[in-house]
Amino acid sequence: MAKINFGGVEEEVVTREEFPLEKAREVLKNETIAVLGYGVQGPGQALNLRDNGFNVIVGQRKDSKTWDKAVKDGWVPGKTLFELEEACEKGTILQFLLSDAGQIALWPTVKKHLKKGKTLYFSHGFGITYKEQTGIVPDADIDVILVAPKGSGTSLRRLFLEGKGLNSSFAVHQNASGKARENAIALGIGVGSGYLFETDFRKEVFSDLTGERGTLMGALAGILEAQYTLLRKKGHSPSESFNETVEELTESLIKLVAENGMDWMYANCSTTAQRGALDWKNRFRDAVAPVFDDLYESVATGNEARITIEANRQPDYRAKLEVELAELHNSEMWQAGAQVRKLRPKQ
Ligand SMILES: NC(=O)C1=CN([C@@H]2O[C@H](COP(=O)(O)OP(=O)(O)OC[C@H]3O[C@@H](n4cnc5c(N)ncnc54)[C@H](O)[C@@H]3O)[C@@H](O)[C@H]2O)C=CC1
Ligand SMILES: CC(=O)[C@](C)(O)C(=O)O
Ligand SMILES: [Mg+2]
Ligand SMILES: [Mg+2]
Repeated sequence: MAKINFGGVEEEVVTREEFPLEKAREVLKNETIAVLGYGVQGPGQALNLRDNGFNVIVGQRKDSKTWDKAVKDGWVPGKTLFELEEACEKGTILQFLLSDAGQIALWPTVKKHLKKGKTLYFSHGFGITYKEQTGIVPDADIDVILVAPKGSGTSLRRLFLEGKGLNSSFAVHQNASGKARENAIALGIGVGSGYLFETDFRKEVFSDLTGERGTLMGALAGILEAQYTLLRKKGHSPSESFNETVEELTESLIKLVAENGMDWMYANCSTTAQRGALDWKNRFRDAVAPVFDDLYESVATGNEARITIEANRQPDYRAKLEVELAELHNSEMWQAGAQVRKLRPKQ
């Protein structure tokens, strides 16, 4: 662990320096890691683990698109790719990477194969924290750990291939073997994390659900939509409205934030922009603060979990989701975006 000062607050975190890949491989050398589910996190984590030299198998429903995707990615049926139950039986560490709702359905099968000494691994605190709703309660004689990459499995894989990594949190819920913490860190390094910070299952899911419903996805889409709609209403063209709302953000300004922080992005904009942004920032912050309060409350009471589980239970859930996503896709704003992207200069 390295003690690092984060803006005046000291935290113990794990970096690849004090926990190198060779050490992670040594810690897990006798384990068979079974990645259950091949949606978004499944491929990212399974492929990174495999390329990092761990003993990995994948469990997935046969006759599904994702089974075919796994075969395309080089997993061999009967050797490294199995039906879910067979993978549960063969694995010593079961990485539960089905959708959170899917985990509820598969839990009885997973539980049956979680014999003493095995490890149950999550990338989300959902199943354990909302156990009244999910029914996921592991026996006391197994280890229960978590590694949650802070980003999409797609990015986890892409960054790995570029030699970079996404940061992840890790947590231990049950430590029957006495090795749970070391195993969690080793798996965190193995899946290609940047640095690892410690949390618990409850904090992980509360922050994750807040983040994705808030700034990362929900609030982001909402604020962009509000500005685009306003500009259009005031007579600005789609090109002007989209460039001033999204394209400038994603192609220019947010990259400067990622590189060196908000003040650096501000410093690279005009003094006119800086003056106005500094004044308006606080108004926006104060306007949305009550919405964030509601959001956190809805997460903490389990209301968000209930909504998600109920929605996912509907037989036509996928189809309905696709209709909603298509609505977004086909809206003037995102159609304008598709055109703008096409017009980006190519090398
Ligand atoms: N999407 C992401 O990049 C991230 C996801 N997570 C967490 O990782 C876990 C996995 O999430 P995703 O990869 O997004 O999942 P996903 O929604 O892509 O689903 C993963 C797999 O679950 C399978 N599945 C769903 N219901 C099933 C059922 N009833 N029986 C059998 N298989 C079923 C699907 O076929 C798919 O292969 C979740 O706990 C999620 O919260 C954490 C960080 C980021
Ligand atoms: C990518 C991620 O970490 C999210 C947004 O929390 C999720 O996909 O659940
Ligand atoms: Mg997340
Ligand atoms: Mg999430």
